[in-house]
Amino acid sequence: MSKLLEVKGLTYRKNLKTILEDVNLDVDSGKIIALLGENGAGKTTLMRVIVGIAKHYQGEVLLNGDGSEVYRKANIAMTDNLKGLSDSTKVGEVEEFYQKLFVDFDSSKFEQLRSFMKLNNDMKLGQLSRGMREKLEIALTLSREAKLYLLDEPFSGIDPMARKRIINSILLWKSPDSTIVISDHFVNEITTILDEVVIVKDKKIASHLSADDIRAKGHSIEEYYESLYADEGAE
Ligand SMILES: Nc1ncnc2c1ncn2[C@@H]1O[C@H](COP(=O)(O)OP(=O)(O)OP(=O)(O)O)[C@@H](O)[C@H]1O
Repeated sequence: MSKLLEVKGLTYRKNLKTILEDVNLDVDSGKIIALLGENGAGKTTLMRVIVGIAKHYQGEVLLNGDGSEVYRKANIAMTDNLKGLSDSTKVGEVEEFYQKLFVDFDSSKFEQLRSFMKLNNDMKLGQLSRGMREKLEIALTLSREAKLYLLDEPFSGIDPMARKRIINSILLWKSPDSTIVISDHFVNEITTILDEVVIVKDKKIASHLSADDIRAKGHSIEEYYESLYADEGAE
């Protein structure tokens, strides 16, 4: 096990608003980590800074000790909402686009994931339901041979049965030394696969513990997460 990602003293402002303030986070390779926090806590922003899309921050973001955005973009796969692609684009064409864009894109892995997600190549983006679109985003992201995967609320529109199937299969799709960070509001559903839990609150990392340590305190992960926010409600 080795240190994969280091975020040091990260402060990020946008339009005069401080979104993240002095965030420090160390992530090891080979983990599955939940990134939790209420709406607007800054989870998406943190992922965007880590992957190198959100720029002009203070502090350092290092992947394998390398701080360049080019290196991070090449080695981190983040779900994206396929915004730049028109509704008439077919699933097969999106795959070709990803193949050209990312040298680590593995087409045979995508074929397996696409069939697991029950999507076919002729479906057009405009015809996909929200859940089907999310399944495509997950398939595209996990088809890259990345060191770090950032899944930003990947399951919010996916029906509970399919969600369970996908969550239970995630371990099969990741290489043992890659790390997956999942931001989610369905805490209970992902707890079985989690190694660690990171909670974002008040612009900072309020807690970063192993799932086993949380359970050793006699809490479920959901109870622990809710207790961190409940403290504030009691003030
Ligand atoms: N372009 C922007 N300009 C100004 N403020 C922004 C911008 N993007 C995000 N924010 C603000 O940054 C904060 C964090 O947003 P972010 O989307 O990172 O939160 P989140 O934890 O992912 O939330 P959610 O769970 O709702 O997806 C919010 O208060 C949001 O209003």
